Amino acid sequence: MSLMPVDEALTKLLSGVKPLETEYVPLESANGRYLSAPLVSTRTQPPFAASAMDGYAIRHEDISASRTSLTVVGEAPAGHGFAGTVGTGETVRIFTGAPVPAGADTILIQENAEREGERITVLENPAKGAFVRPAGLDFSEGDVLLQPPLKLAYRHLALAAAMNHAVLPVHRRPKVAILATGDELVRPGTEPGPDQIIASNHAGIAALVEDCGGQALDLGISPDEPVALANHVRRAITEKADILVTLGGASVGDHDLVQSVLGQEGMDLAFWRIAMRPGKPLMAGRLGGTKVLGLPGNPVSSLVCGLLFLKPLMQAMLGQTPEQSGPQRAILASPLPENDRRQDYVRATLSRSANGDLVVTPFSRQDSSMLNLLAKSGALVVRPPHAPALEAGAEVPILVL
Ligand SMILES: Nc1nc2c(c(=O)[nH]1)N[C@H]1C(S)=C(S)[C@@H](COP(=O)(O)OP(=O)(O)OC[C@H]3O[C@@H](n4cnc5c(N)ncnc54)[C@H](O)[C@@H]3O)O[C@H]1N2
Ligand code: MOO
Repeated sequence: MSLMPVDEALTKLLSGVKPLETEYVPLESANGRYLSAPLVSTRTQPPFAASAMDGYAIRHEDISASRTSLTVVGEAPAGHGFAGTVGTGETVRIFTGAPVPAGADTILIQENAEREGERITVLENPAKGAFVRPAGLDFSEGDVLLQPPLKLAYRHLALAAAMNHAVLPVHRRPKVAILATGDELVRPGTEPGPDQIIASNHAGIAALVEDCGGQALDLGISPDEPVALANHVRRAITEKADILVTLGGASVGDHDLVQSVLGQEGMDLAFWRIAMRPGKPLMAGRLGGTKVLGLPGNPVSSLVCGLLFLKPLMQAMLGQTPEQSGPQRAILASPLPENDRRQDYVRATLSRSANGDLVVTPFSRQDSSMLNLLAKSGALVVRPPHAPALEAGAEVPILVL
C-alpha cells in the first residue's frame, strides 16, 4: 500500500487555497482577527508639536548662563492650547500633551523652575528643544502602518485607534463544521452504554479551530450508517462550511464509511493515507466549495493531524503564511529506535537542562489512543521516514505543543 509523504500531502491540501473575503468589524471586536488590507493612517500623530512634560514653554534663546527670569503670560493645559505667541522674556505654563505655543521651542520642567507670582527663575538650563515632541513624531497621515499578514493584537489595535480607524478590514473567519462518526460515541456529559465511549476529538478540534481564528460548527455525532452520515454531511454544505472535518471512520474497516459516503455526495478526493504516525488514514478532498479533511478516529491521531493539516489550512484561509520556520531542535533524553517508512510524531515531555538546552523525553508508550500522554506532552519529536536509531544526547527536530 503506497502512503503519501507528509510534505506532499500538505502541499496538495494548500494548493489553490485563497484567503477568505474581507469583512469589516468594529475595533472592539477585532482582537485576534486577521487583517486583510493595509491600514493607512488618516492622521498625523502628534498632530502638533506637543509638550512631553509638565512645566514651562520657553524660548531657548532667552536663557543665559545665569539664573534667567521669565514672565508667565498664559497657560496651556492638554486639550487647550495657548492662543498667543511667546515673546522675548516670556513663558507659558504648560502641561503634558498640550500644544507647544508659537514662539516657544523648549520645555523647562517644573522641577527646574522656581515660581513667584507671575515670574519664574530657571534653576537648570534645558537643552534646546527639550521635551518637545515634534508633530508626526509617531506617524504621519498617509503612512501605511499595519499590513497583512497580521493577527491583530492589543498593540496593533491601539495603533489602529490612534490612526482613527473605528472599523477594520479582516478576513472572514473560516467556518469549520465538525462531524464525529461512530456508533460507539456519546457526547461528554452523557452516560455511555456498555460498549460505548465518550467522544473526545470534537472538543479538541473545536478548540484548535477557535485558537486558529476559525468558527467551529458542531454537527454532532453520526452513527455508522450511510444515510445518516450523508444527511450530516449535507448539513455542512447547507451551512456553507469552508471546511468539513470528519472524525473517525477514515480507515479500512467495514464500518469506516466516511470516504464512500463523501464520494457518493460528490467529493473529489485529493489524497488518502499518509506516511505518518499517528494519522495514517488521513483523507482530504473537496465537496463543492467546502474543503474536506477526514481525520482518523484515534484521539491522538485526530489532534496531531489537526495540528499538522487543519491549522495550516486555516492559516492559508486567513491570509497567513503557514509557519515555515520548521521544527525547533532539542536534546534527546532517552534512545529512540530506528524508524520505519512513516514519519513519526513522538509524544514527549519538554524541559530545560541546567545549561539551558531544550530536552525532550519521549514517552515509552506511543499508542494513538492515549490522550492522557498527549495532554502531558510538551513537544512532538519529528522522526523522518527511515531515521536511524538514536542514542540519548542526540539532537532531534521537535514541534513544541
Ligand atoms: N486493518 C487496519 N486497521 C486499521 C488501520 C489499517 O491501516 N488497517 N489503521 C489504523 C489506524 S493507523 C488508525 S489511526 C485507525 C483510525 O481509523 P478510523 O479513522 O477509521 O477511526 P475509527 O475506527 O472510527 O476509530 C478509531 C478509534 O478511535 C475512537 N474514536 C473515533 N472517533 C472518536 C471521537 N470522536 N472521540 C474519541 N474517540 C474516537 C474509536 O472509538 C476507535 O477506538 O484505524 C486503525 N485500524
Ligand atoms: O496512524 Mo494511526 O493514527 O496509528 O493511530
